[in-house]
Amino acid sequence: MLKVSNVNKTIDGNQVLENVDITLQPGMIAGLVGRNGVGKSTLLRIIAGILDPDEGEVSFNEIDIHKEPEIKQKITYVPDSTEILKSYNVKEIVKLYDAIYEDFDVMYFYSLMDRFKLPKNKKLRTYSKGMKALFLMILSFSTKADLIILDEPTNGLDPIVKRNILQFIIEEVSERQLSVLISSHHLEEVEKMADLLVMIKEGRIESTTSIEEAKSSFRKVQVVYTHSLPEKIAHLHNVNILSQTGRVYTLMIKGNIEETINKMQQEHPLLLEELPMTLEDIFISTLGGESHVS
Ligand SMILES: Nc1ncnc2c1ncn2[C@@H]1O[C@H](COP(=O)(O)OP(=O)(O)OP(=O)(O)O)[C@@H](O)[C@H]1O
Repeated sequence: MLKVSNVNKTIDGNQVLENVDITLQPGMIAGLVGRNGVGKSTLLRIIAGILDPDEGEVSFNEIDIHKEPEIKQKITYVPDSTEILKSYNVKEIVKLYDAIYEDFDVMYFYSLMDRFKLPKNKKLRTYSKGMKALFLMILSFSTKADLIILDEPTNGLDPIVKRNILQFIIEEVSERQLSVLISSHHLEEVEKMADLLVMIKEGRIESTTSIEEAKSSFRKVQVVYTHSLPEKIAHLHNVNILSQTGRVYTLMIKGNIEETINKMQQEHPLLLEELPMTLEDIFISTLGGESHVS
């Protein structure tokens, strides 16, 4: 189990992370989402043991990863860039990983290279972006680590490579109860694969819930009134405007859903209907900030 407790980090006088707590059980995939620059990569690097926290602790299977670095054998981190490996060929990289990770499974690695049809006798710099991303994924899962940390694993990939990578991650997690922590701006992917949704806002954890829980605490509705949105509705603190076209408002309601819908009904709308909701709606409503009604 991964446990991040009260982690704080300041970089160049800027507090990047504040009192961060996350718990991730084996067999679970957590999606870490948040706007650009809120501290996701910094947090992942701290969890991977590349950066030290100023305060707080990261433990895996109850071992503090910054005090007992041997536990890092059980953790792999896939950065969002392959820069450092680019002048090596596949064999050299495998040799390096095999030397670092006790449980690195060379046979498994090559079986995955075959499965995903990646050329084995080339330098990484000759790979396309998609091939590099797949390669890193294969490399990290071949370490047989119990915690895999992926920073933007599908950035810039075509939909087929993307689907292959996601399918592969889900298979691995279901086969051997490992934990995966993924940072992603691709919310539809997070929605499809993550058990746990961790939203981060300005360096603080805004919420940690299952996707279902997150969805059940919101309702997306479209309303039309004779004139503009009535003040009584516009001033509700749990209502955000997602969009407005003329008199047609698309709203997100957070909490007190039935009570809020009753209030909307009391203002005699010409139309009030529920709309299907995506994680993107929740993201914009929770982390967007600009369009609060009041
Ligand atoms: N090495 C560094 N030196 C100075 N500032 C840094 C460094 N690393 C991160 N920061 C700052 O910390 C903050 C968080 O950066 P981080 O890369 O963790 O955010 P992020 O959520 O991963 O962003 P994105 O979604 O854009 O990748 C930013 O303000 C960034 O400028």
